[in-house]
This record gives sequence, structure tokens and C-alpha cells, in this order.
Amino acid sequence: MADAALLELRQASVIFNGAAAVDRVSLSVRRGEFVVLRGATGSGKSTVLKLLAGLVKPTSGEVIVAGDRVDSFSEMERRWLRRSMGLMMQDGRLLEDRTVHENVMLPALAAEESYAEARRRAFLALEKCGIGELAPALPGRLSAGEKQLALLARAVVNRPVVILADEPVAHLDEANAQALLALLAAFVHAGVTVVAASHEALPVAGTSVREITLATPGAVEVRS
Ligand SMILES: Nc1ncnc2c1ncn2[C@@H]1O[C@H](COP(=O)(O)OP(=O)(O)OP(=O)(O)O)[C@@H](O)[C@H]1O
Repeated sequence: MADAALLELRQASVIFNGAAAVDRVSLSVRRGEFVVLRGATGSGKSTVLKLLAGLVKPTSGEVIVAGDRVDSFSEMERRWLRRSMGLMMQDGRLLEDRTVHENVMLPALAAEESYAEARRRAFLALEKCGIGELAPALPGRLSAGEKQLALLARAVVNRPVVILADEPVAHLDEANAQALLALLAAFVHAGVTVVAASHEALPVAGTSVREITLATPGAVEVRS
């Protein structure tokens, strides 16, 4: 079953106010893949990530994660689903009045880890993302690149099997983008599945990346 899909959309559509944000998209992602969702602004990349995370329900079609129809999950089941996923969403800001370390602890506390365990895991996640020294800092003094690394640390604090990252390197300069992509690639090498939405190609060195280009009415897959 090594090749079985971990994440799958089958003819999934999402209609907002009468307009399709996602129109009959079918795609599948295998365990351990690094997939980049490409597409123009408004093509539905963020909404596809939210479907996979159980944050948005499809108007029609199916969303399947590890063989389960998550579109018919209860709210509590969706919360459990999200604990196995690390989310770097575009609206996922750091809380400005908490330190970077406290921000990274939050998903661990939400997953009912003890305070001591959440603290420990948050330090580990920050170290893994190369910003351990920023633990006591307030988010306001971080650079754009450091903020993205802190968001990645927060996404991986619960040791997810999947990372869903929306425009992870938008607004980053070349060096910071490379640093973030190298980290995502390192997670893939460690067995994590990564799906990143990006309006531009993501040059990830040393890792094979599969691009899926979103276009209506379905997904056209392009191998790279
Ligand atoms: N919560 C919402 N309510 C209403 N319309 C929405 C909502 N979320 C997305 N849309 C609309 O759905 C369409 C797809 O949006 P989405 O953000 O998924 O696209 P995207 O490809 O990620 O775009 P971008 O590259 O600009 O982030 C857009 O027309 C957007 O305005």
C-alpha cells in the first residue's frame, strides 16, 4: 500500500455565494510526496488546502484522507484530523503579545499536551527550524523570513504527517525562500507529506517535487 493516496479530492467543488472557488477538482497525493499546487490568483489553491485540512466542506464531491471520507466528519473528528496536519495558512498570523516560543506552544496545548511537554516540543520545533535563539522574542521584531520559519515551527510542533503550506515563500527574498524550502524538503526526507500552494514555481534543491496546476474545470497534472 506504499503507493496508496494519503490525500485525495474526487470531483470536489466549493461554491461561495453562487460562484465556484473550486470546480470539480480531482487530485491525489501519495505519502511522502512534495506537491506544489500551482495556479493563477483565484484558481482555488487556498480553498483546496482548506478542503484537505477539513476547514472547508465541499459543496459536492469527496475529500479523502488516509482512506477516510473527511467531508462527512463531525466537527470533533475534523479537529482530530487537523492535529495530524501542520498548517501554514495565509491568515495564520503569530499572536503579537506572545513570545515566539509561546506561539509555537499553542497547537501542542490545544492538542492537550501538558505545559511541560508543549514547552519542550516548541523548543525542539524552533531548533529544527533553525531559530531556537528567537524563542523569547516577540513576533514584532522578526524579519519576514524569520516569521515564516516561526510559522513552520508552529505547524510542525505536533509532529504532523502532513504539512499544508499556503504561499510559504511569498514576500521572501531568495535566501530566505531557499532556507524555508530546504526545511520543507528536510521534512519530506523524514517522511512527512508536503502540499504547498504557490503562484510561482518552487525551486526545491535535491528533492523531487510534483506540480499540480489548478485550472477549471479540473486539475491538470504536470510532472516536474
Ligand atoms: N470564504 C470565502 N467566501 C467567499 N469567496 C471566497 C472565500 N474564499 C475564497 N473565495 C473566492 O474563491 C476563489 C478562490 O479563492 P482561493 O483563495 O482559493 O484562490 P487562490 O488560488 O488561493 O488565490 P490566491 O493565489 O490569490 O491566494 C476566489 O474567487 C475567492 O475570492
